[in-house]
Amino acid sequence: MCCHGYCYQKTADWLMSHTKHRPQVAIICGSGLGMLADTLKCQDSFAYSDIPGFPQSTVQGHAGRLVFGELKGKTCVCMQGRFHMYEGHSLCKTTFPVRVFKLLGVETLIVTNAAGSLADGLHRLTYSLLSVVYRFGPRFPAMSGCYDKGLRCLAMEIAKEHGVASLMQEGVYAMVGGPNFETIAEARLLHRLGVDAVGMSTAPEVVVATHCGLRVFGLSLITNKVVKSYEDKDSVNHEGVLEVGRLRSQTVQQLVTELVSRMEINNNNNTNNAV
Ligand SMILES: O=P(O)(O)O[C@@H]1C[C@H](O)[C@@H](CO)O1
Ligand code: HPA
Repeated sequence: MCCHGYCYQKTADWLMSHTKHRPQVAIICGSGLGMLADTLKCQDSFAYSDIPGFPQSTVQGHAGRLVFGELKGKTCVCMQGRFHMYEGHSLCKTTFPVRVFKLLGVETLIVTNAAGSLADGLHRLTYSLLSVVYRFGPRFPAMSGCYDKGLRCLAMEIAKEHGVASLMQEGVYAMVGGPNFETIAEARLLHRLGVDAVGMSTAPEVVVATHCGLRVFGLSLITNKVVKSYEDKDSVNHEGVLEVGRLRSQTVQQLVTELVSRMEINNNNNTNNAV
């Protein structure tokens, strides 16, 4: 199965011949959250530019490395940098790694992102829990339960234990095309539609992961308030988003590490055996 001439299986085979790790969990690190990957033990890491078929990351704050290693006894693969459609990648390139992960035997995908807050109660520095190919899954996949309930409950439990429950909220994340931040009219529209947090990624990866049967957990770090009033002189920029990512990376790291440590894994190693 291929995407614009790049074959998922070729990339998966290359990776399996360059690392002994067989990951159960994949983690996609959002803007400013790549430090998560640095905590993996016994690392093997590869620049995206060295991996056959892998797209390239062009955004500041996305290092462009795939890191394999152990996290609390579970084998993980971390993307230090993701692909956004606004970088000019097609949908299928944006989500290319997710299908490669499936072929590597991954069962669970954790997606993180930086997002702006539209909900009046969601303040800066809070976290929001988010809630075509036959070989990989059905032609018309259902998305109604795409964020795993068990993992959402576990994450909430962990937040309580760490004393950060008040910072953790469930909400609706919407992806916009970017790379521009929203106009006030757009922000008001999204808010009226019931959106709590807005970003420029994640939705394609989650759709593809759900399509190929991965269990998905999503975490948005709220890095800024989205301006909804013409009187409000605040404005958002990417440097500010990265700065909040750096400030909160420790807490995000702790939450994700604990989640990985406590999640159950089925160990249906389906390496090379996607259905
Ligand atoms: O990769 P994520 O979704 O975390 O990145 C967000 C959206 C834009 O790429 C960027 C804006 O600052 O951060
Ligand atoms: N809008 C869209 N994407 C974002 C934002 C935002 O306010 N903050 C971080 N990524």
